[in-house]
Amino acid sequence: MNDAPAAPLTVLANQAAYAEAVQLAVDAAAAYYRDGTSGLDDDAYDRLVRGIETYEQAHPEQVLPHSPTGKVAGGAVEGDVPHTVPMLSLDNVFDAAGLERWAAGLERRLGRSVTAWSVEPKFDGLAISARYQHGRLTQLITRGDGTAGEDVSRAIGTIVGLPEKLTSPVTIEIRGEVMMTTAQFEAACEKRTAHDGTTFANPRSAAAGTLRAKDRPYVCELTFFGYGALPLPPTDDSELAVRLRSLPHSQIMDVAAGLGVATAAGTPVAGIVAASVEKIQARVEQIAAARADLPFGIDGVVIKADLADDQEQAGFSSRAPRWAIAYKLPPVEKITKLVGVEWNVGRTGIIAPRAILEPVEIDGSVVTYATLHNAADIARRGLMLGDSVTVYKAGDIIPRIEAPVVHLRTGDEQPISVPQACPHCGDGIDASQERWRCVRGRTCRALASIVYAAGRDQLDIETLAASRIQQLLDAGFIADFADLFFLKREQVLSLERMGEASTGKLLAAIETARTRPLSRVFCALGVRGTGRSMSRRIARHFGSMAAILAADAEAIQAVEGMGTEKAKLMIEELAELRPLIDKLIAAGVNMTEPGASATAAAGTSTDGADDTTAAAAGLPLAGMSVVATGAMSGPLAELSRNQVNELIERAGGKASGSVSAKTALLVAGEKAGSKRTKAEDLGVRIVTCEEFAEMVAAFL
Ligand SMILES: NC(=O)c1ccc[n+]([C@@H]2O[C@H](COP(=O)([O-])OP(=O)(O)OC[C@H]3O[C@@H](n4cnc5c(N)ncnc54)[C@H](O)[C@@H]3O)[C@@H](O)[C@H]2O)c1
Ligand SMILES: [Zn+2]
Repeated sequence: MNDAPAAPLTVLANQAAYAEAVQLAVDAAAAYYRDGTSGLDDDAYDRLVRGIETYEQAHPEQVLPHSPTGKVAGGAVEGDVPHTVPMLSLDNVFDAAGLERWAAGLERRLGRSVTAWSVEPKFDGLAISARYQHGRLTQLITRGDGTAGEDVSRAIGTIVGLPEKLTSPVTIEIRGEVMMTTAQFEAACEKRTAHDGTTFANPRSAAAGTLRAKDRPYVCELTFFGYGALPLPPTDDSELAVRLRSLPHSQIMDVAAGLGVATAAGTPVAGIVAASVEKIQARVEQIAAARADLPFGIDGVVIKADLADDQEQAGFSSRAPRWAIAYKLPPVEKITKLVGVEWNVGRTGIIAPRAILEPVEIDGSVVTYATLHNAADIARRGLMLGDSVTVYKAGDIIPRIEAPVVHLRTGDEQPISVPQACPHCGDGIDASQERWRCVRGRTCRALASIVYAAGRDQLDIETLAASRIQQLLDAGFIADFADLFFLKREQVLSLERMGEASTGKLLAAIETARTRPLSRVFCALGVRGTGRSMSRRIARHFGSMAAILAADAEAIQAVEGMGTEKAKLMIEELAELRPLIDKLIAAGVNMTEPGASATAAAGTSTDGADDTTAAAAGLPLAGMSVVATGAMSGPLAELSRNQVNELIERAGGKASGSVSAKTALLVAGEKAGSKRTKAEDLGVRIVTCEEFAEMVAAFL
């Protein structure tokens, strides 16, 4: 992400196009700061403004006085409460090179090197100034045009993190960002939908609308994070005021936190002080990586010269301080159209809607689908077909629709129809729970689930094609994959196109499947949220099916990568799968994992972190994180990727899909691409398939 250029600008061909662009930007910014109802997403707005800037540089004589460039809030807002000290915006950089140029420019201006940079998240909300008199919160003011803002003191008492009373009776001005957490946003949307059937487009505009709303019959909670504190009035010469003028920024934030104000400290993206541009860059990458999992929005990282002397000497431009910069992260939210909703039946009979979107690029990939959890979710969000919707995607997370952009509706939107019958088999729908299910449950998708269970990475029953499974289902010989183990020779022989030889082959393949390790048997069950690698981890951790079934949620969470939600889901699923599991046990299917630790197998271990490591000691790959990439060749040619990963784990290693500093070994097959390059860059040991096969020969 760091070397990605900023999004292309909007190219303006002539003076008329320029004038039109200025008007569009001014209107968008006015709506954005008024109540968050701009028709442009931030990326589109920023490209427009960059286009305006470029045009103005080439044609300085044509610059319109109301142009948004160089102004706080694009010149779109005004206020009537003067600020003690202007509340400015921030200049931007978009990549490592931009950051380096900016830092070097600042150091040139100061005539010395900057030895302390504070690096903190750029909260994606709106700026506010909070005035405290003798420890009491007395006034809240928006940023406005930077010199004066609007009084929004009516919101006092509704903002988490901005206490009405400080821990000490001081007079001080706190500056920071008001926003909504994901949970607050969901709650706000529900309240608004119940009230007038509409919703907020995203957390930022919900926060803007809420902060400025007058006479709303419902109250929505907000969240505050502070990023500055100053003497009040600025001419104050109390001891605190003197400290606020002379302390480094990072220590001022400690003072604010000590007074009971929320700051980035205590979040996974806490502010740090970095001594060099390389260290800043490293922190930017950490913050970017943490972004998708944060319960609140950030749209960048703010870097500030930490020391008061550096700040004072650098000063301000009309729009922004010269001692700070916003390192923008790629936008993770875009506006696009909801063109359809499809209903899919999962392997377990769950009927889930999925949104079909007009393709849009977000965070480096083209998004065409987004999750919609269930019918209630659609109703709660008030979605309609043809709606413009805000779509959120960051990193690897599945894209989700945040809300329809209600003010962009044209009147042509249509209600979303919900199925009356199971779209897979036509039978009824059990809608008694939020997640709908086909009344036939797992049997609705019997064919699909048996095909999955017999697949190469699960029971690997050779010669059992989907058409054969369908024949067995139609004949009533099987209803689930456990029934395969009870098949009689005569039954198989009675099928069309089934001779002696092929019957013998199929029955032999089923016999072999009876002895597969627990990891594969468990995977074959198709527990929701539990794929191949998680199944391997579970099997290695517990050692036996009995231990898995005896485990409670806490014990299951001891498995690496198993969160609270997943553990809860797994217990529910296992309860539901119990008859199938019992049938497999009765069929004599293997229920243990070779080589798994005995303590965990007995179900007595609560400390899951170490047992696999302990069990692995003495094995050739003990403690090593191993990545296999490219097409496997030589002695490994026959193995699927899953089988290679199983091999790695049998030999004591940890199979991983991506190369990082933690990777100990890369197995490079033919046409190994970017992972190999990355491993080379990181100095990771690289071996060929042949060399690897030799290392783990005893386990092949
Ligand atoms: N969609 C639209 O129509 C539209 C219109 C206008 C503006 N915008 C968006 O608004 C942004 C520009 O607005 P802006 O001028 O408010 O600038 P900005 O949001 O890019 O940066 C300045 C602001 O960052 C905030 N901030 C967050 N964390 C901070 C921290 N740790 N330290 C200091 N400040 C911090 C402060 O409120 C400060 O005022 C752009 O991203 C633009 O896309 C969108
Ligand atoms: Zn069905």
